[in-house]
Amino acid sequence: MPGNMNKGISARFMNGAIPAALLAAVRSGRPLIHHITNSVTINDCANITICTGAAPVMAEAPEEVAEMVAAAGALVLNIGTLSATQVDAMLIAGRRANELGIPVVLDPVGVGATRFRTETAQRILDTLDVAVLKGNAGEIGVLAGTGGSVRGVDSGGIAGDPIETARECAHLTGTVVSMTGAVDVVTDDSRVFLVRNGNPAMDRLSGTGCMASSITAAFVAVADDYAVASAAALAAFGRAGERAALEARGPYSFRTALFDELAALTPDDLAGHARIEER
Ligand SMILES: Nc1ncnc2c1ncn2[C@@H]1O[C@H](COP(=O)(O)OP(=O)(O)O)[C@@H](O)[C@H]1O
Ligand SMILES: Cc1ncsc1CCOP(=O)(O)O
Ligand SMILES: [Mg+2]
Repeated sequence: MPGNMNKGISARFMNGAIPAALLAAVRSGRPLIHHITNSVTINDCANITICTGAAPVMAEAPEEVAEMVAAAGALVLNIGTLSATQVDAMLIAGRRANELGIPVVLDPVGVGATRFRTETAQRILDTLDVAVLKGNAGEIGVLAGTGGSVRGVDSGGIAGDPIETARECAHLTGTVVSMTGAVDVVTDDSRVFLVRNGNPAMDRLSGTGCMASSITAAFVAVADDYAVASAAALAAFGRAGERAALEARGPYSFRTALFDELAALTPDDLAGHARIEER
């Protein structure tokens, strides 16, 4: 399977061979992933990007982001600890990424919690061509306008059906929506993928959503089909979480094991254990 898959993927139940091929393509291509992100999880995101097989760069000065993103395979915009200057940089980098056909992954951390976050997420979605919108259920529910809440950066849940919420958000925003949770929902409105990999310990650690965005960016950097790549990325991360939970004694040993298990994940293991269902 070439690194850049065509959009012809239509397996009813995506077998593990597709995520495995994408993981191998990340490992061989080592794409540069440019992040403009938050100060809480920035180091986790840099290192989880390396564990995935890609190369991170965190650069947010408005004076340099257009140059930096031009060398990247994907751009991650994460509004976790946003500032007016950072928002300006996001828009400069995003416009340049759009000009160059470089995919943009937006993580609308805490959208709905404050007016600034909500307006910024909406402004980015209105201004840029965002390839993948990756968020927890509450964040996606807020952006879908179908009812969702957040408490700080944590999901407060959604009002309706998860699949319909994610599809409505994809329809409204024109992006692939990757809605994380116990079962992740990835959709481009026409196709729906459910990713059942993962472990509840991933919900008890700050940064796993941000890290999911970094891994998603690494996968979309080597693929044409961003919905398939996003589902594959979450399957890989979830598989690492499953293996980490077997050896961890608590949240911080789980965190260490999560990085180690993602770095050690082989395409063959992912091929045998990815649990992605196309609806
Ligand atoms: N209960 C759970 N069971 C399995 N995996 C989970 C669970 N909760 C979260 N995850 C995984 O943890 C990662 C972060 O998801 P989530 O906690 O929804 O994001 P955030 O940290 O932004 O709120 C995702 O890869 C998701 O699949
Ligand atoms: C706690 C916190 N506050 C601002 S950003 C951040 C980290 C959020 O990480 P995640 O979205 O992965 O839970
Ligand atoms: Mg998050």
